Parts: sequence; structure tokens; C-alpha cells
Amino acid sequence: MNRGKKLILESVSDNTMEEDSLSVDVSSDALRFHKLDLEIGKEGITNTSTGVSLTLVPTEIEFGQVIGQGSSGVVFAARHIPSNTLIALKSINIYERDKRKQLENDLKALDEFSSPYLVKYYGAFFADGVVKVAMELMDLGSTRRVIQLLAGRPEPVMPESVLFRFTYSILQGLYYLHKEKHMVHRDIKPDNILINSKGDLKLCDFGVCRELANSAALCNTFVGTMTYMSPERLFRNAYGYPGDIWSVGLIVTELIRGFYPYPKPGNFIEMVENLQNLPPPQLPSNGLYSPQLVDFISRCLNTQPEQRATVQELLQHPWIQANQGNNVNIIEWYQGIIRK
Ligand SMILES: Nc1ncnc2c1ncn2[C@@H]1O[C@H](COP(=O)(O)OP(=O)(O)OP(=O)(O)O)[C@@H](O)[C@H]1O
Repeated sequence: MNRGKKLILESVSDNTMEEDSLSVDVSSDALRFHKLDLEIGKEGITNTSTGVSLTLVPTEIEFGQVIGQGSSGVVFAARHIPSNTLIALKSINIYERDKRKQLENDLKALDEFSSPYLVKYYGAFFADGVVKVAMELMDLGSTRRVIQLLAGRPEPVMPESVLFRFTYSILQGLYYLHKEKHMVHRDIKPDNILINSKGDLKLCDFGVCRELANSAALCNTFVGTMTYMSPERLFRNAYGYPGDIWSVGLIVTELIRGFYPYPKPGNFIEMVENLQNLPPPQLPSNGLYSPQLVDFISRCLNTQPEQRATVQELLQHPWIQANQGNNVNIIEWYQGIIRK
């Protein structure tokens, strides 16, 4: 047993990531983030400069079902007993460098982010080498499930009024990140757009900074992650706001057509070939889609990042403006597709 020892985990800076430095004090089961002045222990998070604590005691949590599986581990539904709040508990293995970076971003979200279009972070604790992060429970799961339910139905698989509600929420979440926090999400995908039974749609996993240099990680994360990546990120590893807009364009197209708009790539090479050899997906002009929606998607899916619309421009787009005020009940619609 390593009691009393302090293990220092450090990562070297490179072009895409700032240096992060984290020390794990095995004796006290505490984790310290120097840059953020935060320490996570067995019973919660403490700001080491102000001394203010956010308590989260494992014994006060009642675990429920597994509701998801990410690359860090499973996500549980749970209840915080004292406040009777339903939460989602996600495990993060801090011995992997990109997971530490992700955790650092999650902690920033806990401290600084406040938007009805982003999943709220409640707190975290550290036990047995794993950090458990408590988040707002989005009880209907992810947009991935919606896409699975819609697959194979006749086009359009979703009315434009419902699509508008999805798109508007995604854009509002991105507006908050891009314009207020000056952050690129970098991992906009259906799995990171969550829904609750009040009909709220929110982004999660913000600020994920993935390392693409590591080929093993590249293979492991390929299926879920890279299919929504912009050409510039895939070819040049260039991150920027337009990359998130490309992902929005693909997701909106998939949500209305019911299938991923490129031939489904089986590996990294096929993904690159799709983007290199095929024009960006467009909606067909077959009368099924409004011309404004066709234009909206073309403003997202331009291979030249500088020619893509910004999130601000998209929020002003005629398709968005035309749908403002539509108060379609997406939960009724959702229940309908589950029944059919
Ligand atoms: N707050 C939440 N409420 C409800 N379900 C959630 C919540 N957070 C995550 N999930 C579910 O768990 C799944 C896995 O989430 P998680 O964030 O661990 O992994 P991921 O999005 O696949 O990305 P990665 O593992 O790469 O971070 C999500 O796709 C979603 O279905």
C-alpha cells in the first residue's frame, strides 16, 4: 500500500492542449488541480484559495440503474438523498491524461457555467482512484436514442417544427460556449445532446479536448466521435468555432432524414475518403423540406470553415426566425415515436 505517498501526474504541453498538472495525494485520497485552485476529496470539492467547499458524500447517494456507457466508464442514475435530487453520476479515470483534461473542463463548468442549454454540474468526489461527477439527470437520455428510434422511417422522419426545437437548443448552448465563454465544444455529437421529460434539450461534455496524436485512442474513439468532425479538424487537427457548426449541420441532417448523411464509415480511412471525395451533404430538392431548412444546412456544411455561418448568424437565419414562437410539445412527439 502506498500510504503517505504523493504521485504527481503531469502532462507535457503540445499545440492543442495547455499544460495540465495534477497531483494525487494517495494518503488522503485527494486530488489537486493547481491551475483551478481546486481539490477533490472523499467528500467533495474545496476551493483551495477561498476555502469554500461543495460537499458531496458518497454515503448520501442512492445508486440506481446504469443509464449510459462512455469511454471513461458507466454513467449511473442516482438520488442525492438529503436534497432528494435525481442525478447522473459519471466516473472519470484520472490516470488517463485526456480524461484528466476532460475532468478539468467539467470542473470549470461546475464553477463557471450557467445556461439552461447546458447540463448542470452539481459536484464531484474522489474514491478508489476514480472521480465521480454528479450532473443534472436528463431522464430521456441522448439524441442518439431518438436517431435510433427514427431509423428506417419514411422521410422526413421528424417534422420541421420538432427539428427546430432540437436545433434551437443546440444553437443556444453553442452560443453560450462560443460567445460568452469563448470556448469550442469540440465534441458535438448526438450522444452529447441530452433530453429530459420536461422537454429540455441540453449539451453536455463541454470543452472535451481529445488527443488525436495517439493512434490507439484514435481507433478506440473513432466510431462515436470522429463521424461528426469537420474536414479541417480531421485533416489538419485545427480546432475552431466553425468545427462545431459543421457537427450541427450533420446532426440536423441526420435528425430530419433519419440516417447519417455520408456512407457510414467503417474506419478512419473511409471517413477521410468520404470528406475528401464527396461533396458536403445537402437536403434533396424533392419538396419534402422547406427551402429555408435546405439553406440553413448548406450554411453549416461548407468544407471551407471561414465560409460557414457563425452561431450568431445561424440564430438569425430565416429558418430559425420562421419557426420562432412554435411551441410544439416535443415530449408528446417523442412518446408518439416510442409507441409507433
Ligand atoms: N447527465 C446525464 N443524464 C442522463 N444521461 C446521461 C448523462 N450524462 C451522460 N449520460 C448518458 O451516458 C452516455 C455516456 O456519457 P459519457 O459522457 O460518459 O460518454 P460519451 O458522451 O460517450 O463521451 P466520452 O466517454 O467520450 O466522454 C451518454 O451518451 C448518455 O446517454
